[in-house]
Amino acid sequence: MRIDIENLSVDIAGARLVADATVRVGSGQVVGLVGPNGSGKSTLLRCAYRALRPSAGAVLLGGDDLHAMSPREGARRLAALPQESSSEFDFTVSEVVAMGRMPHQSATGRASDGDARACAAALARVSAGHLAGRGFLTLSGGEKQRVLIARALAQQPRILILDEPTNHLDIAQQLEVLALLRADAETPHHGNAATDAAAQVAATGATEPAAPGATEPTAIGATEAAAMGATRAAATGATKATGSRTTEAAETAATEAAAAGAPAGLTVLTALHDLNLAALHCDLLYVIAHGRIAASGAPHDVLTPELLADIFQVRAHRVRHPESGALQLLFDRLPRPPAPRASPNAARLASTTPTAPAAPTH
Ligand SMILES: Nc1ncnc2c1ncn2[C@@H]1O[C@H](COP(=O)(O)OP(=O)(O)OP(=O)(O)O)[C@@H](O)[C@H]1O
Repeated sequence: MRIDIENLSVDIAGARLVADATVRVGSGQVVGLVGPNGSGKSTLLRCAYRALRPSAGAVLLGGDDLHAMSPREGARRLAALPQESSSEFDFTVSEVVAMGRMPHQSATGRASDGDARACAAALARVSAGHLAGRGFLTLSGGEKQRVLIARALAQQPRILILDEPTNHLDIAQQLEVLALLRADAETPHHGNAATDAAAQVAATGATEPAAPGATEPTAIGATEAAAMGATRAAATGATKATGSRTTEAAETAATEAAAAGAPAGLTVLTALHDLNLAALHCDLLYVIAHGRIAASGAPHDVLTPELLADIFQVRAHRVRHPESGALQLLFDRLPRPPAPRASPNAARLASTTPTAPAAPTH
């Protein structure tokens, strides 16, 4: 199922944090959102998983407006891993992962054997099965992150949005998690019994109250959206250029699979700080700077030395991985431009400007 973020703007406290951003992710694509600190990645993603209502624009899941559909319906299609999780409750790991099944359960919230199997499988996929009985609060940062990824996987979403999924993970775990997302994107979705049963459950609309301000109700029993959809998608995966640096060369295998009638896999939109991981694992990248999409396209086309100097203020060298040939980047600090020299007038003024009297010393 594709997700289209169309002309999205976010205004908070009189400041425009995201401006007219369009991000399109085709079914079964892995798309990265990259940008400097404070550029608007999390704000954009929070709108995409319904933690924040945009000031303008729309988020479409399979063509349907996320912010117009019931929270339960949205939660069946899309799951999210926020950057900061509010799941700091004193639950066991099993209970945290089981929260991911809530959108598929009846109003009584009774877990089925299928739910238990989905949770166990999700924990196993992030190598965290041994943590099942542990208290969530006793885990290390990396262990918590893996458990929260397991919770998102247990939801068996069609679309997964992740805000810095590699936070706290060591390099091996980072590679594991991104490979896992890639594998799910390439695995056709066929639904399952739990999904089909859940689709029969009447939408009870059990939501959390919206926080004052911009926050909307998200999913059932958790502040982050949990999601699932039951329909197969066959989408175009089209991604439009947004500037001179952009390309449409990355109309990917998902497009061909869709055209061939094959059901697409998981659709992934993820913020990533590590540009090498982004280059290795993403079909497409969107670059955001000052709340605006500055470039988009295939990693090789987007991650140019010029863009990296302009947007990230680093000097980048592009090299090839000696075995795989994949694009990798080596970085140096870009020398800061010299501070502007004070004019002679300013110096003269400074020398004649009376200074404050010195504080008395005792
Ligand atoms: N609720 C808010 N009120 C005021 N300013 C906000 C709010 N939320 C975010 N901002 C500001 O909006 C800008 C974008 O924040 P955002 O968290 O989206 O950036 P980011 O690209 O995810 O950054 P990072 O890479 O550091 O996580 C920042 O300057 C941030 O301080």
